[in-house]
Amino acid sequence: MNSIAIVYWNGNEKTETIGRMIARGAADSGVLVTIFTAEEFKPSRMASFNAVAFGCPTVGDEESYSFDAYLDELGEHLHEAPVAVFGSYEDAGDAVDVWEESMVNRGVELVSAIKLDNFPQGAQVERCMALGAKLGSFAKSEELDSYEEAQMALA
Ligand SMILES: Cc1cc2nc3c(=O)[nH]c(=O)nc-3n(C[C@H](O)[C@H](O)[C@H](O)COP(=O)(O)O)c2cc1C
Repeated sequence: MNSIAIVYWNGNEKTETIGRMIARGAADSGVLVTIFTAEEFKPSRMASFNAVAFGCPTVGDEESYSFDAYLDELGEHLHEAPVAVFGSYEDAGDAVDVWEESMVNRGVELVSAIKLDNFPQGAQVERCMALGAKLGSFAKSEELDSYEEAQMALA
């Protein structure tokens, strides 16, 4: 079964909630979903998933820096699966913008990005679930070859 990972920085649960909505949309589209905190998601895990969504709240510049360091740690593993980024914010929500830019600069296959200024409600829930479904469809389609290649590389 195709599987995706949702990886998030633990804050005050809004980003986690967005991640769980994305997870629900992906699961409804028929893929297996596993949810991790960033601490739990080690770089080598990228090869085990057909797509990955990374989430982080905007909490000033510090978070952007740690995100870049995290991407450095993931290194070439970032190219093993298409990714999406998400996060909660209050003012400008820079973290998701910075992540999006970093992913693009690193040549990562970025499927989608979503930033919300509160817990997902109403149409926002639909948007999160739609992102999950989109990620699920990527996971189920052309990425199967690179997933298999990644598994072979690990063997
Ligand atoms: C220390 C701190 C710094 C923050 N800095 C920003 C900021 O620079 N820009 C912004 O849009 N929101 C900022 N916020 C607001 C958070 O992004 C917002 O509360 C978000 O919903 C938190 O998500 P979470 O529940 O996943 O932690 C900050 C919050 C904290 C606690």
